[in-house]
Amino acid sequence: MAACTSQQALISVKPRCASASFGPDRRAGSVRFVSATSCCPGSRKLGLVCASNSQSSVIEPAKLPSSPESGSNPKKSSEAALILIRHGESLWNEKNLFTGCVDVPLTPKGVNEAIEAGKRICNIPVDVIYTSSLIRAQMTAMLAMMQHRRKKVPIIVHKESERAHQWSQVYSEETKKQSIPVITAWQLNERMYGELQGLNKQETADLFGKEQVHEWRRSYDIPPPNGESLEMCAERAVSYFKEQIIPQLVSGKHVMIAAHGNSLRSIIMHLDKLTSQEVISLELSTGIPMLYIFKEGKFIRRGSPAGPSEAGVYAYTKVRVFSIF
Ligand SMILES: O=C(O)[C@H](O)COP(=O)(O)O
Repeated sequence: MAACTSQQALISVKPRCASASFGPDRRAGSVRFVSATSCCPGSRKLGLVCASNSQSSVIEPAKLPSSPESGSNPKKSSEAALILIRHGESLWNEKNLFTGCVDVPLTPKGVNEAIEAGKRICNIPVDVIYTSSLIRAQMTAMLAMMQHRRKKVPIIVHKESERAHQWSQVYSEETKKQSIPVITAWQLNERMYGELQGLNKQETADLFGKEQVHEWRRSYDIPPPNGESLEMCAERAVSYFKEQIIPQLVSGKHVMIAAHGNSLRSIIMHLDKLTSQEVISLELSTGIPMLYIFKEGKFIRRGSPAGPSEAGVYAYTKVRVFSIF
């Protein structure tokens, strides 16, 4: 995908399918996100499948600020963008190891996925970024933002101590306007995988059985040995989302969250009102952004900007996947 250069973005949706992916349609200096794939026949080969409760309303365009200055304040718009990105491939994804809260970095492929994710969202405004406390999510957020057309500088907010807070102050309002705060929160960390952390997924399936391992990985309320179930992960991730992130959206700020397969599954479960049965088949690929529009207190799922073109790549699918990968 080409680098981001457009001056304006319009976010639109085709009435037939709110879960479609959107590809940029550049014309006359603007970018319109139009459906590149849909949940209609033919989309399954791309791994995108609509949730039963997907919405299909046409919404008004969300315009980017026309100048850097005007983009520095919270928008008065009645709608705000929410971008969710699972981190790019990590070194332990590559080795097929259970990772959980072990803090491993991205692979070169993961770095590239983060850059590609950034290109997909380069025209969507971002006022504040949330990431987990884990480096793979933080790398993904930073690399993605390097692609953004506004070229603002993402800056990690340090509040772990009074000194850290004080020593990281910025004393120029102009420089602050050209910055995006990056808030790190352990609550957005990957689900703690307990005694599975560091084990090979295939070997664990061979040892305990494929069904058992699938239950540990995808069931809602069954935790892996001494680890967190998705329900336990949701208790902290969704609470944080409600308490810290929704108020930002309500105030008109556009938010990006770079996090993890399971912390994002729990948030998507909340946003899309999935049942504990439905969430079993919810899978997220690494490095594929998902866009929601927050409008009048509701979240409208817009799919993945500039949809994936390779089979087996998905931002969101409800196809049940049994294979260990
Ligand atoms: O923690 C891990 O191992 C992965 O990031 C997510 O693993 P899962 O697909 O087994 O939930």
